[in-house]
Amino acid sequence: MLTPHDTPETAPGTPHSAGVPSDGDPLARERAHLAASRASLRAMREDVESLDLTDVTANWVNAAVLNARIEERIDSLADLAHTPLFFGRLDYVRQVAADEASGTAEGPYRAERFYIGRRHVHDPAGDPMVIDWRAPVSQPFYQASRTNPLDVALRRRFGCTGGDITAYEDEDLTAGGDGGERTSRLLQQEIERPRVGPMRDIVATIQPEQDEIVRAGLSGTVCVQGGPGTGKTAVGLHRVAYLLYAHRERLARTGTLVIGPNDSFLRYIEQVLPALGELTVRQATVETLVAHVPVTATDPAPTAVVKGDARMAEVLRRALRSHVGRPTEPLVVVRGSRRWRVPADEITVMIEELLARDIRYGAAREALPQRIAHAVLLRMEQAGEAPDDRVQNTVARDRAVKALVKEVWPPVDPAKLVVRLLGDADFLRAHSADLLTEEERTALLWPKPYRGVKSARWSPADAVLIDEARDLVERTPSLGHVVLDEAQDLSPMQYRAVGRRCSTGSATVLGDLAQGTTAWATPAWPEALRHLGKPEAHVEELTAGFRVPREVIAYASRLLPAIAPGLREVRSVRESPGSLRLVRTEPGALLPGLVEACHDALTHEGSTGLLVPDPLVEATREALVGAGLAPLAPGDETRADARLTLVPASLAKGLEYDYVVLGEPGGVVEAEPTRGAGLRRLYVALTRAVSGLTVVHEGELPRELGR
Ligand SMILES: Nc1ncnc2c1ncn2[C@@H]1O[C@H](COP(=O)(O)OP(=O)(O)OP(=O)(O)O)[C@@H](O)[C@H]1O
Repeated sequence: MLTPHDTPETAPGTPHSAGVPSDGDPLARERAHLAASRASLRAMREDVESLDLTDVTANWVNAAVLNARIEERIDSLADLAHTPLFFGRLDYVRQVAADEASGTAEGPYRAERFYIGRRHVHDPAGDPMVIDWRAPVSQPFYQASRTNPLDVALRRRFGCTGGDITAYEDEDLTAGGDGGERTSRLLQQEIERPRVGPMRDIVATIQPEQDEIVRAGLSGTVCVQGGPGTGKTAVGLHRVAYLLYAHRERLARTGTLVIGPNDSFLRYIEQVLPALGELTVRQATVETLVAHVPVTATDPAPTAVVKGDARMAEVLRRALRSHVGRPTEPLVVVRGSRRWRVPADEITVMIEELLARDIRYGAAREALPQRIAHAVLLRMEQAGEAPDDRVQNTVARDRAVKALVKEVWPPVDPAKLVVRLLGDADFLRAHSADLLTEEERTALLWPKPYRGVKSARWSPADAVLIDEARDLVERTPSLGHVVLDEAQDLSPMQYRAVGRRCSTGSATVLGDLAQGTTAWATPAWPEALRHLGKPEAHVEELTAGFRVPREVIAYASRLLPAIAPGLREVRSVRESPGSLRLVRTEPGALLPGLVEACHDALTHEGSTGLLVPDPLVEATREALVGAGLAPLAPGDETRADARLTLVPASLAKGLEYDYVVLGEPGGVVEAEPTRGAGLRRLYVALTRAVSGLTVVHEGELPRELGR
């Protein structure tokens, strides 16, 4: 029951132009509300700007803090010229007085009405003119349907051009019925708009199944399995914005973090949260989180698999605890003319107790001197002295006590521990005898041991081992909420590294098992969630695809039986017939074929991505430059005059382009160490296109794609 209305007249000066309400023209009334809302927002901003703090702050520190808050508030009240302040309206079934004057028992009434937008705006009297999309009152905008109208009589969606409202579309939810819901035309337009520039927010068109994930409570961890283009990244980012709204104070204290697969991806998504008014969310890759040493080496896949295996956590734990010794001599503490003895056995019991409590190595190391001092204190009391707490602290700092603790519970440098494990075969075997096979140990050991932390050539997986060792020594601080995107590519040890950064908070885990391209990719979500330390998390599935046209997703899905037999094909919401083209070139003519396909793609509006196997990137770049088509690099912002990006297949994950030219699919598969990983990489590459995909190949297509 959608009733679209385009702008009847938009020329300035006509009876229906913005700001000139006319009773018969609902669009003009909506524009008038927009103009009034803008004026109110300006007034809200001016109110804050005119605050005079001279009398209220006692000192300059307070004044500086308050001023910073005020600046923040002023920024958050900025009006964005290119987006209207609201994108939707809800008319509830319940009635309210039409206006103050006539709001008598008999007076005219109208449906209670809310405008939904990116931020809250109120009029000078404090009455809401626009409600934040995250407020509970806004939720029916995303959830109400004809089968379950949630007291909503009418849902209106606005179309806009620049900062102006140019169309609206109504849904009468009182009509009842058994569904029959159709995709909104404004949603279709939003999905089909050309993708120039970085990723944009989707607040105006969040779908019900997405909304449920966005608004899930802060206390639980949610895991979202969804095929390409189902909106996982979008949902994850909107969820952070929602959580910051609903739990601002708590999250401001504890912090939030979005983790993505690489820097180009982070650059692609970095503007979504600021556009939603959220400027404080940190973004990082797992590599930057664990960057305790410079990474200059790469491991062969079998080695990286063992280093990323969760058993390594136990190997590290044992190796660390092996540093704890037992005293062989009694401890003697001299105070004044008296000597106090604590027998070795008694100290051994204290050490065993601390080990059994399983507290951090560093914390236990700090607790031991206090325990020893307590034992000395007891002896003093038995001898008739009356020592107080200060005496206990002094004894704990006594030279003899310190020396003993250093010997039996020595400080351990986490990176040195890893140097020893990877360089000393006997040490490694001693702590992994029943955990790893001989073959796995051989894979772990450096061919030639390094002498120290500085001289070692560290790999990404080594940095994760060091991170684990650091956490065994000292607890890693936890954030309030972490969003983990493209999670399927993480090793168990990487999940643990992320998990300790949200150990007392929660996480949103986003991924697609069919897009796992690492040799250690996640086989199943429950296992991954266990490594993350959140075994109780719910796994939700997103099935509607908003990016890839039907024909293209059907072609890519031919790979599913080989790469993820349990997963369903994405249900594309977009028809776009004629969106897939396969072109086989003459032998030796791949590069000219790619250039020609790019020229074709660029005749369309929007961005073009040329995806090629990594080994072909340089030759392809030369061919493009030679043809006058100098390309951008992945993550660079596309502009109207630079719309072609050359993307190595290994960096395509998470990105999208209006038109994609994919070169040599067989080469994409072969560039990976295993066929499984290669086919999944190809699946990623085949699912980046919004409007059209041209596959150009010189060699055979992988047999899994069929004929
Ligand atoms: N409800 C929606 N309304 C409009 N556009 C949407 C909606 N949901 C997703 N999209 C758009 O669909 C595209 C794909 O979304 P997104 O990148 O979040 O998908 P994804 O599941 O993370 O994909 P991938 O698995 O390939 O990384 C984006 O352009 C996004 O803005």
